[in-house]
Amino acid sequence: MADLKLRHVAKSYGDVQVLRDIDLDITSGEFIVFVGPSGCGKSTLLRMIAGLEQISDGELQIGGRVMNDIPPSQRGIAMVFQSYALYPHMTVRDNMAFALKIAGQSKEQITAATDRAGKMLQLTPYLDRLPKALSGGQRQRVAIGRAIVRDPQVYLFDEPLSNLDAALRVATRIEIAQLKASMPDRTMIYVTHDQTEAMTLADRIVVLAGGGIAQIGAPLELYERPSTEFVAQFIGSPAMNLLPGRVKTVGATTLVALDGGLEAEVAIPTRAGDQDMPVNLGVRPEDMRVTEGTPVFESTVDLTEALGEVTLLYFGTNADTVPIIAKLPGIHPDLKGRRVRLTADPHALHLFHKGQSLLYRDGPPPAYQARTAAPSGSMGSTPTAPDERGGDRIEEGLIKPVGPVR
Ligand SMILES: Nc1ncnc2c1ncn2[C@@H]1O[C@H](COP(=O)(O)OP(=O)(O)OP(=O)(O)O)[C@@H](O)[C@H]1O
Repeated sequence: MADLKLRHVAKSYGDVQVLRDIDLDITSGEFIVFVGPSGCGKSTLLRMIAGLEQISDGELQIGGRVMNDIPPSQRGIAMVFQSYALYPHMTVRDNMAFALKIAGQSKEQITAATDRAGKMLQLTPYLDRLPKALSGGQRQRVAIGRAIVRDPQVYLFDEPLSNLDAALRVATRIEIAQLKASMPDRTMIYVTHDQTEAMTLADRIVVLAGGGIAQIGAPLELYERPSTEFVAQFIGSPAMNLLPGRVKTVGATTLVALDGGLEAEVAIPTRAGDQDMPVNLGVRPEDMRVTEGTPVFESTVDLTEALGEVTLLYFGTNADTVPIIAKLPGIHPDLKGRRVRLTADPHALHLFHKGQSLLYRDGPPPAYQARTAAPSGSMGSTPTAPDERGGDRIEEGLIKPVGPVR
């Protein structure tokens, strides 16, 4: 079994606390991705799981066994680093075989294991080559092969693709996904800065920030139901726009009076006590569309960026505040300098207690479900499904921050 439990895990370097109170349950066979801003402790957490860093406080269990003081070699894990760290004077096969030789395995066992790994990673034609005669992507595959030959229960990846160019990154990412599919009972934990890797590889993403876990969830759950403004702006690119305003009308849907005079109808229920509450309306650039009707945002386009399939429109680039960005399908260079009116489906809008947390009320289902169920522009029926994961965050009748990002 390769399930992991982290209980109140903390890490300090001297007086500096890098991670605190990390509680995390990882099920056997899960693909977990750690993301978060630079320096938030992603690699440190991974290295503590690997046994390369001492755990300052709390407990780590792997397969039901406390691992805090167990050396890395006895944890049933293998780690793949950003730098492939291959031995330059050894062939691909010898690089992969090295740990098995040290472990005293027989020649037959080693040949079988390296043949198998070579086949899984399409390295068979290169087994007798030296690393210098391989591409970056092939070298990283050898590094992964070195992990595979040991047949660990848990694979740890620390930004394995960040040294590769864009095309190789995509190809190797797909190989890692296929590798995982071929080993459904093996657990993988993966650190990355790359949103696409996180969104496509993960069963669940763990967002780390400020020394703790900001949110854990399936990729689309984080995208559709971020629990704080931080997560809302961290997941998704370009980041979610936040438009300040106040709750104007409460009810099954909420009317928000935005600063500057516009209004937005949001498919999130509010109660009498929420009246006049300061809020931020969250709207993703890709959810905005040009309208002739009532806009939630209206301004002059400062800049356009045509990316081929989409055009990014920038507003307020000269202001002190963060620019507002809209992402429209197609090519629209003609919009530069024009005043445009933008709206968004009420089900696609997010509402945050100003500063931090999402206003969930009676636990609307993920917005993507509501959006696919409701015709565009229609408010549909008010969703009432219970929120399984964030249930403890729902405060009946009150708009309450869920607390600071831990
Ligand atoms: N050996 C060390 N001594 C002191 N501080 C350290 C040590 N190793 C890491 N840190 C600090 O711990 C914090 C977390 O580092 P870590 O490398 O885990 O972050 P990260 O999220 O992986 O960052 P990045 O995304 O930039 O790789 C950083 O502030 C770093 O400076």
